[in-house]
Amino acid sequence: MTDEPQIHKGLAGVTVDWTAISKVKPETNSLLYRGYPVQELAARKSFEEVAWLLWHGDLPTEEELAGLVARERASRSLDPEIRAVLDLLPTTAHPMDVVRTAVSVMGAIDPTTDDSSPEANLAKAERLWAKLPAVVAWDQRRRHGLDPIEPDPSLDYSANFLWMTFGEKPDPVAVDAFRVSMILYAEHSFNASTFTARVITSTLADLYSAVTGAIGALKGPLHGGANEAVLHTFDEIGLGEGAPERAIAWLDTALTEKRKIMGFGHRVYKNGDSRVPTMRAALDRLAEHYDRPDVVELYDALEGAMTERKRILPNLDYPSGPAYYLLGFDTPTLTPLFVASRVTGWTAHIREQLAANALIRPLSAYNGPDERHLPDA
Ligand SMILES: CC(=O)SCCNC(=O)CCNC(=O)[C@H](O)C(C)(C)COP(=O)(O)OP(=O)(O)OC[C@H]1O[C@@H](n2cnc3c(N)ncnc32)[C@H](O)[C@@H]1OP(=O)(O)O
Ligand SMILES: O=C([O-])CC(=O)C(=O)O
Repeated sequence: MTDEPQIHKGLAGVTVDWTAISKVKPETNSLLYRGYPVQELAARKSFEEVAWLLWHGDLPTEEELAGLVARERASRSLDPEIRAVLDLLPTTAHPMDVVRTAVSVMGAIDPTTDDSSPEANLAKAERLWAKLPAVVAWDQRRRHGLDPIEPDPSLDYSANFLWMTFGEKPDPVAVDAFRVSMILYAEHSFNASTFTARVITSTLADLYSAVTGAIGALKGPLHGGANEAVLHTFDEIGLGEGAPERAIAWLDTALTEKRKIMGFGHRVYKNGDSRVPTMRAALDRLAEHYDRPDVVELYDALEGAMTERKRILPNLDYPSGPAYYLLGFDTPTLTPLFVASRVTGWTAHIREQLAANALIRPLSAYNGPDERHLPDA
């Protein structure tokens, strides 16, 4: 008699390792980055300060922040090699494939790629974080037949991201909502993409390989791809007059067809995602600013019906999707925006994994055919 192995499908409920980077607390619907509630950071800190916090464990001093900001502003432009490779990609390529390719190219051209010392990896993390906005912004522009826009060193990370995408002086309400979204998306313990990055790192592969893999994991609609999918839902329902009624009818059909409703549900939070109220408030500010009450009406109708029918609550992708839509991003750009933020958390985890590494290699239980043999030749 053999012992029946215990299977943990999807690793649900399994604690894999320690982390000091963030704590997800489903019991109180809260989330701490290095001990700080994410809502406090979103209310009072820049994304630059939060990036430093995630990498270093503490908020930067004025001098440290000035150094980071100067390095970020100096590294923003697209390298010619990346530009040349991206020029080869069709404009029909999904932006997540474009961003994944760009990171891969960055790894291929960096002479320090295989230097995984803490200092080299920190420098790579900073550079990747500084360079991704130009890739994401330009990819949206090139899909509309527009030229890239040079970064503006007088603007902070968030304002410059909007500037490089839209080529207009960014509006403070838009910049602030974008900053909030970047902070909320930055880190979330052992989610699928971060875990992917840690698995790759655990083999002692380089940081770019780990981030490239993480981007692949984030693309799926059960993870980061859900913010794009929320906009597809909004498109199917149709914004404008009568949207709330259409949303309820749409949901009933979708549930009858056993479809997953994107932007709802979470592996860890079962009573609501800690980040949703903060992002929802940012969405409200945008809807008011752009005079688009219809967006919030559809949002509320679908959320209300989903809660009533299934008791399944929204996750961060639900408010961030329509917020990005109101900011002017086109739908396929939404998950790359998540990449631009989460690269901070991923790279913090890569450095943490390396500091106390163990190869990640779980066991499997075999349920294939019994041992058998090739017929005699
Ligand atoms: C930033 C982020 O990455 S947050 C996650 C973004 N992803 C999404 O929004 C995709 C939609 N949501 C989902 O698919 C899921 O809720 C997940 C993948 C996020 C979490 O899944 P799990 O923890 O594995 O829960 P699981 O899929 O087992 O769901 C439990 C039950 O709730 C149902 N359920 C969960 N989420 C949803 C949903 N969004 N729509 C419809 N039903 C759902 C499941 O069908 C399942 O029902 P059953 O027990 O009758 O089979
Ligand atoms: O934690 C998760 O499983 C998914 C998530 O919310 C995130 O990565 O932000």
